[in-house]
Amino acid sequence: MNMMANDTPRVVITGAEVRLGGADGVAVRGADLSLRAGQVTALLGPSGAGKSTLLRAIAGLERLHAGEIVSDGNVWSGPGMHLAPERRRCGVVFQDYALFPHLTAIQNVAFGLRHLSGGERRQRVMESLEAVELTHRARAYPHELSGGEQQRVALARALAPEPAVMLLDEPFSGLDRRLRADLSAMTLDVLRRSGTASLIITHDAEDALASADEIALMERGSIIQSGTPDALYLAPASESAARMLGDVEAFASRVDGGKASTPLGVAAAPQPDGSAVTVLVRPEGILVGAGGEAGASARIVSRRPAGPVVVLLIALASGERVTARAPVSHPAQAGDAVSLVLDPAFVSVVAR
Ligand SMILES: Nc1ncnc2c1ncn2[C@@H]1O[C@H](COP(=O)(O)OP(=O)(O)OP(=O)(O)O)[C@@H](O)[C@H]1O
Repeated sequence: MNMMANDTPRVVITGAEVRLGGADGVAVRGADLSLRAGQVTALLGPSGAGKSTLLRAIAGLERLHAGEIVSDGNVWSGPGMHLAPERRRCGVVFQDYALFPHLTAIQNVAFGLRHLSGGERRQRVMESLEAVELTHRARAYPHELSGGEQQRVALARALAPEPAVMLLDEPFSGLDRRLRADLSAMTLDVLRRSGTASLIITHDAEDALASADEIALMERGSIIQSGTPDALYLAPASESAARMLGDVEAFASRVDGGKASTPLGVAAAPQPDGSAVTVLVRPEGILVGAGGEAGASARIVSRRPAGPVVVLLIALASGERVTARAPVSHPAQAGDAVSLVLDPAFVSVVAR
């Protein structure tokens, strides 16, 4: 089970299109995505973006109308080609566990291993249950297991056949917050160690930023940006990509002499002069200094502590309001006059 992670994608999705009927009928349109061995990719996007449909297409539960899905050089879906789901090296974990109620944990995990000899099968089952720390509950039936334990059995069952890709559709959303955090950390660890390429649908941007190796952002059927959490947080490709990962201030501007100006100062802009752009600023990129220092004059409206940081609502001279995030030790209080400057590391300029 311990294949090493490497940079060769195990699954490559190119120009995938899925039509389902309904409003305009296209649930996935021209989606491109690569999934790598030993890496967890979080698929994030608003409701109806096409996340579940894309997962179902990779699993072979939906047909592609255009584009292709290739795994380790084998075409799974493509023009005139649709490999049956059971012939894809693809494990799936859904929100509702979908364990067989009349089978024990061992029997559930063994279900997908009927092609192996008895000895090999037993060994693989125990290895899989061990990976999810459930050997002590191996003989229990699903109704005797907690929600979190059932989800771990579902994970072990999906991993046991050593799939090339693991697909997880909001696997933790039915669980309470603390359990979710624990199970999420364990699941990601197990997935990475298994060497499989994993794609996990989540609604939780903070969780994706903290735990995934890559994030893919989906909107209206397309992957609008993918990359490492840092790259996506710091260099979003568009305003909507930026908003999917957290708070951002957006200022409409026009490029002049390689720069775009905002009420908080200017930002370097790679676009040609005259281009209409949006300057995106993360709350950490608004540096709040004492009044009278260099920068844009402003006043603190409110100060709200949030653990290690403090959230400052600030009114600019124009009356516009922005939100800054600073370490909780920051001295600014409501009513203080302050000066604002931009930290370029948290600023990006995108086409409008
Ligand atoms: N069986 C179906 N028939 C027709 N249209 C469908 C069907 N299933 C989904 N759709 C539509 O396809 C689009 C994508 O749906 P999908 O479930 O893939 O989105 P999602 O991003 O997973 O959303 P959510 O986060 O709410 O689960 C939506 O517009 C949805 O209404």
